[in-house]
Amino acid sequence: MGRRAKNKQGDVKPLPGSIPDKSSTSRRQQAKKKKAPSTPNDQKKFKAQKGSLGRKPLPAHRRKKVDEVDEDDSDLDEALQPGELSEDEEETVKVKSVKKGKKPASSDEESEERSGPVKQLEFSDSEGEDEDLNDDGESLPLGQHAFDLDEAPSDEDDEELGDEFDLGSDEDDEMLDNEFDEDDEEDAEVDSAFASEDEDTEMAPAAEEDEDEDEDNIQTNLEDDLEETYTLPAVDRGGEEEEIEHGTSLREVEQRMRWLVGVCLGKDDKMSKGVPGKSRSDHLLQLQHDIATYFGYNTFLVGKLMKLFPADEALAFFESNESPRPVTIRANTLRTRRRDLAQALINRGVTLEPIGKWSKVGLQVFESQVPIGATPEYLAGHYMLQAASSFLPVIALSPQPNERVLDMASAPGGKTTYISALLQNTGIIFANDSNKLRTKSLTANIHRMGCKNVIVSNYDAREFPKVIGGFDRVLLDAPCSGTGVISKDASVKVNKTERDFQLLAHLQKQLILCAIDSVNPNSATGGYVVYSTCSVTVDENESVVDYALRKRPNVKLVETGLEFGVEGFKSFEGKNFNPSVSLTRRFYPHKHNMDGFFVAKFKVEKRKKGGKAAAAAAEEEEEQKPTMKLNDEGMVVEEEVGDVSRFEDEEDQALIEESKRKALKKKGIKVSSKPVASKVNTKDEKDTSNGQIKVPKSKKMTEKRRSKA
Ligand SMILES: C[S@@+](CC[C@H](N)C(=O)[O-])C[C@H]1O[C@@H](n2cnc3c(N)ncnc32)[C@H](O)[C@@H]1O
Repeated sequence: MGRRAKNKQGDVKPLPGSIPDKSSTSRRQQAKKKKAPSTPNDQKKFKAQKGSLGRKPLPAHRRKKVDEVDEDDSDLDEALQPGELSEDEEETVKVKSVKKGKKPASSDEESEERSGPVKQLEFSDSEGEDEDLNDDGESLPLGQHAFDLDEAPSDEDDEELGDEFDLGSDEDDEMLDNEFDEDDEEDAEVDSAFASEDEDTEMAPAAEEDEDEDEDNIQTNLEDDLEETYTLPAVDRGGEEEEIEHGTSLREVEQRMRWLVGVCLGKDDKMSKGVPGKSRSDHLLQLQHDIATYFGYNTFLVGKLMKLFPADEALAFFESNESPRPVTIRANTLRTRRRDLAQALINRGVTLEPIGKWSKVGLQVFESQVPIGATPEYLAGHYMLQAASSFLPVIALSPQPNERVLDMASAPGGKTTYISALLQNTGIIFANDSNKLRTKSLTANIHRMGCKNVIVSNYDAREFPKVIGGFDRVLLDAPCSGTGVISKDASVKVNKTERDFQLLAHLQKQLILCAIDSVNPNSATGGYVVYSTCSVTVDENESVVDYALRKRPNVKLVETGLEFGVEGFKSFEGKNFNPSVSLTRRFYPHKHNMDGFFVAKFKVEKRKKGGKAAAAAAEEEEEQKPTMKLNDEGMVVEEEVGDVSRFEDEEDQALIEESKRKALKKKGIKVSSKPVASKVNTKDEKDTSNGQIKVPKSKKMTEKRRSKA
């Protein structure tokens, strides 16, 4: 039953465009009723949830620390999820509210009114287990269930499944009876929720963005802190990093952080002007340090991300990274219809509803009494566990039946299998990934989902179109820093340096040119490239797109067809991009309740004569920069300047020797001579399960490019 253990979801807000209809609300209410706490432990958790008073939770990594200060470090605190407060914290909040003259919450109803409905999901009984991955190969945050089984279930899994789906026991029969009694009612609900299923278009009208609402959601607590007097210790230290100033509690850092947001915005006359004699940039520097301290980032990354937003929105972005995004699945139209899938899962005790008008195949899972990654429907390939944001590049790509499509970096296949479904198993997809290990889960997913039009390959995508070209459409879902998915992989908070961003951007620029060159500009139906990342940095997005436009005069940006998301930056830090970059789309966790994502769509036209000179000039600048690649083991390898398409026999030989030596050592055979290459692969050098690249600070190596063989 281990798979059920972590089935817990924090922030279950609706996704953009989802219109809560009566039926879905009633399903959620039913689920809530069903989940009334029964065991003492459940009751404790339930109480903790109800105690959430709308105050922002401590970041996950800090909660324990503060609990220590609060003395009572109980089991309950360990069980807390983002958004919950421990009983101690609950008490503290109440006391503080009274002190500030606010009316304390006198009943559960009042608490709920202030915090919004409690939508915390508890998927079942707990047990520790290894890190889990979803269908995107992304690691799920601690405490969140791994729904995905990339590979066929092991014997152990079978046993587990046997347990879970053994309907022979009285208890199970009773449960089934109850559920089937409700079938008619649920059918009616499904019918209404899925009424629009048979519409022709993939995209329904735009998901409406309520900007005002977004602004309301940004909590700053500014007025509360007007009278407080603050100092700017980071400025006094000359901007040098320090864990946390001596004698300062995390609560104080939090309060100052919110006060600084007000000072930095400087919109409101009533707002404090800040510390006398200190500039706005001093206050921004302190804010950067406080955000880093409070949420556990390195200050470099906070500084980089802060530049994307006004201060209040920046804080909302960092806060949103502390809770998981909604669990979503994609119905596989090669095997089923969404309404049939929904009905089947509802019958198993899953609470779900359509993801939003913008997708006809997505379902948001609110609660489940069975492990979503191991239902018979899952194993039969009726759905993919897939983040909502991961639908977007495929919707933008909009592949048409019978086309030839290249998915350049495709493992573990969330997008490939979606493309295959949109092609209705016609045409052909070349699903490539440079990481051999990851192509295994890609292949497993392709088989599970019944995709018969896919060929898997294992090249460095920079070798396209030499490997094969002439595609109608190309998807480049590029390897990236993962700054959009920090809620899934918190290691990004501390393991990225400026150098990593430079190397990644360079790799992305190389890849995007290969993507463009792999397209057939004469394609009768297509001629498109979609570029996407799960990163929010401009270096990896608009800069890459702008470079491609400069480098390939035969391409232009076109509408993505995604009617929500915010426009890409037309300029950033004094650098102006091609104005058409506004056609690209950005997605943010705090705005869209999705992973941070970027999508751009290009139309590739025939090359004009004379275009080559401009292209060469733009390329020259880029070619002088060092490059990186991932080797077969997912290890980041920095290449030397000018070394991209050259290899030297002598050095290559040394590397071959080195690898032979390692292989012998693994077998326990002693090897005496020193390795030529300076590094061996270690755990933290592997790329993360979601394809983001971890570049360990001190462990980068320079290695000459290996033989293609
Ligand atoms: C964001 S993930 C792709 C996720 C995938 N598109 C999906 O939807 O399941 C990026 C992928 O790029 C791969 N990759 C990294 N460098 C590459 C390269 N030079 N050529 C091809 N693939 C590469 C990684 O192995 C990783 O699987």
